[in-house]
Amino acid sequence: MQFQKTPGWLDWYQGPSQPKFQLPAGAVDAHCHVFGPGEEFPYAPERKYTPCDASKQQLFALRDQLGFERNVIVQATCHGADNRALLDALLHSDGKARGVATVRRDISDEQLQAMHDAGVRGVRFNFVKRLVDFTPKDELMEIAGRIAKLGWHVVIYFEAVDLPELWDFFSGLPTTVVVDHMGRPDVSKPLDGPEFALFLQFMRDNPNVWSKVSCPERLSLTGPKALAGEQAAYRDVVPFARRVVEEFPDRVLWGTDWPHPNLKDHMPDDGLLVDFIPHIAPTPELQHKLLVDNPLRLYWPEQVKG
Ligand SMILES: O=C(O)c1cc(C(=O)O)oc(=O)c1
Repeated sequence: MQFQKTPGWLDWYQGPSQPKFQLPAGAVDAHCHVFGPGEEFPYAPERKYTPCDASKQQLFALRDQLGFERNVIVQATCHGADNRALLDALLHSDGKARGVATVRRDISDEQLQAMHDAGVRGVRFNFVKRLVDFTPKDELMEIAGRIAKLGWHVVIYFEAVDLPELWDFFSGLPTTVVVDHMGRPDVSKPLDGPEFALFLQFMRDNPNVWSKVSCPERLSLTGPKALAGEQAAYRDVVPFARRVVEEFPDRVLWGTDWPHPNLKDHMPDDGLLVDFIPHIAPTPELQHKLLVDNPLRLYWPEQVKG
């Protein structure tokens, strides 16, 4: 099937630079996607955008170039609850990728088990209005109860202003809960203001909640952009991400977010995004937890000793 990209769509950056920051051995890119290719894995009829293709081979090439050892591939909303592209990527990764799927309540136990065997370890619940029509909370809670039995976790994507309304639902989830992109703080607001304080409180009150400290390129309002060798990109996001890493060093994950769906302003050089990491995780110990220990504990627990 031929797909027409959403007008204004920015394609992922070709030929990223070699990062100056040397990733620790075993580093995991814990948030990235595959898109199609549409001819093989058609985009879902209910999607809110049509992306460029971004194949598993292209993702694995990026992984190798940047110096990551593994990926966690997250089902992108343009594929709805059709997880074929994700499962295909996992099955062709030589065990170097695990996944987060999107499922509906009609999924069978056999299908869940087949996903588990392919490497799925979580489901994603999305509350961002421009990306999905919401699934009712009772359906999500039912799914959470079922996947908890497989030892999976729930990944949630929402915007900071919606946290108060979603707080009780999130707190009632029976699994580990991973927040995408720090719950999308408005970084023009003060670091110590009520909105971000609420997010930190949410993590303090719920020790099962983790956060991805990813997507500075989405959150930044001032830049500078991760392009043209910039070594101090997205400075306005740094204090927010660093605060989360320093307060919750054992509950943070990092990912490129390649191929960066829906960016409107610019497409970052992924090599320079890697160079952003030491600004938010300033010590080798914090870097090792963020990039190796934490993602292994969540996605490859059978390989963690002790
Ligand atoms: O902010 C976004 O547009 C976005 C979209 C998706 C998706 O469509 O799955 O995933 C992300 O992590 C971020």
